[in-house]
Amino acid sequence: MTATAHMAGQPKGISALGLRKAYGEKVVLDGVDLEVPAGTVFSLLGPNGAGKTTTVQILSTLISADAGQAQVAGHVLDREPDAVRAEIGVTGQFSAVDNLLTARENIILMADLHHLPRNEGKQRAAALLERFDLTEVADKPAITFSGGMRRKLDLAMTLVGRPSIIFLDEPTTGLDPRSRRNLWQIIHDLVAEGTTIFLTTQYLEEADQLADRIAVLDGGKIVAEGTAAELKRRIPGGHIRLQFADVHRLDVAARALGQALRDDEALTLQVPNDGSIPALRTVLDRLDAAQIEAEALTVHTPDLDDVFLALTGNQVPGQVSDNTELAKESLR
Ligand SMILES: Nc1ncnc2c1ncn2[C@@H]1O[C@H](COP(=O)(O)OP(=O)(O)OP(=O)(O)O)[C@@H](O)[C@H]1O
Repeated sequence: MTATAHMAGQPKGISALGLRKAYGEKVVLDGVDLEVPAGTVFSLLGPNGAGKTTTVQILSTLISADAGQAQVAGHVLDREPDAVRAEIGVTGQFSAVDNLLTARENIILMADLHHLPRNEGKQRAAALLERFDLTEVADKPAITFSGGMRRKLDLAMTLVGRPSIIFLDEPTTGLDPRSRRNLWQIIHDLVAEGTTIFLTTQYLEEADQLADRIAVLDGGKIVAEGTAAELKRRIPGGHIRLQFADVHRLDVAARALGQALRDDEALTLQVPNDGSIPALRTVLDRLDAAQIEAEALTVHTPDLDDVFLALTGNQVPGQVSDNTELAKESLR
């Protein structure tokens, strides 16, 4: 089936079939299929170098694919690139903000690039500055802005052309938690207005919070796709972690509990467990029968970090996880 046929009768989302891209010998995308219904948030996850930015660059017409087809906003990508460009906005890892211009001037410059009449450009700039809480600093040069303010300005500039589809390539990388949550709220608001969002992120919590559907890219292919809940269900990585006072107690508990991942230094056992009350009771009953008490007990239910680890074999970006072995074991 072609991307065109696949999209027949559907409004303006994103659809791609068999996208391939290589740089010399290096195959970056090896047949990527994507389907993003209009008005939804789609998140592309993958380890560093997986090809997320390359995918965004192809779908936003910045580079062309070696093979495959795609439709963006109802237009065939390689036949109508100008029509695609008129419908989309892109904010990348490298901001389009001109440091020497003020926030207002940056937005008005964008309005000029969209050929908006001067007055309309000014009005739209004022409205966007207000919306992004930048009115107070509107006439200060962007060089004086924090990372969070710069991201907001970048997104405001993207919105000048009223795009129906926005590509956000790692929009919150490097932002503090408060600025990140502010941007999440802005993204929620955009989706509520009907905008389609294609998001790449290193933060799995971000995908969990924002995305209707998530795809995991690894080795040039989509290795899993679904809602956050569907992906989590694929990974039975739940466990409880028990800590003991000394090695003797750890020994006895390990014998009593059978299948467990043991850490002699931390004096802990990780026992596969779905976190339900009957399952917890079974573990505690076994410890009681062995007359051993745990010092501490924590329950861990699978999250997107586990999914990422298990599917890509890569460490979760920016985080050290102790679940690698269990997550991998649970997939075997
Ligand atoms: N212009 C180019 N020439 C040669 N190789 C390239 C070029 N652009 C990207 N690559 C390679 O393609 C691969 C995918 O890069 P890409 O930037 O798409 O990954 P990514 O998933 O966005 O990574 P990150 O999370 O680190 O941003 C990398 O190995 C990169 O080195």
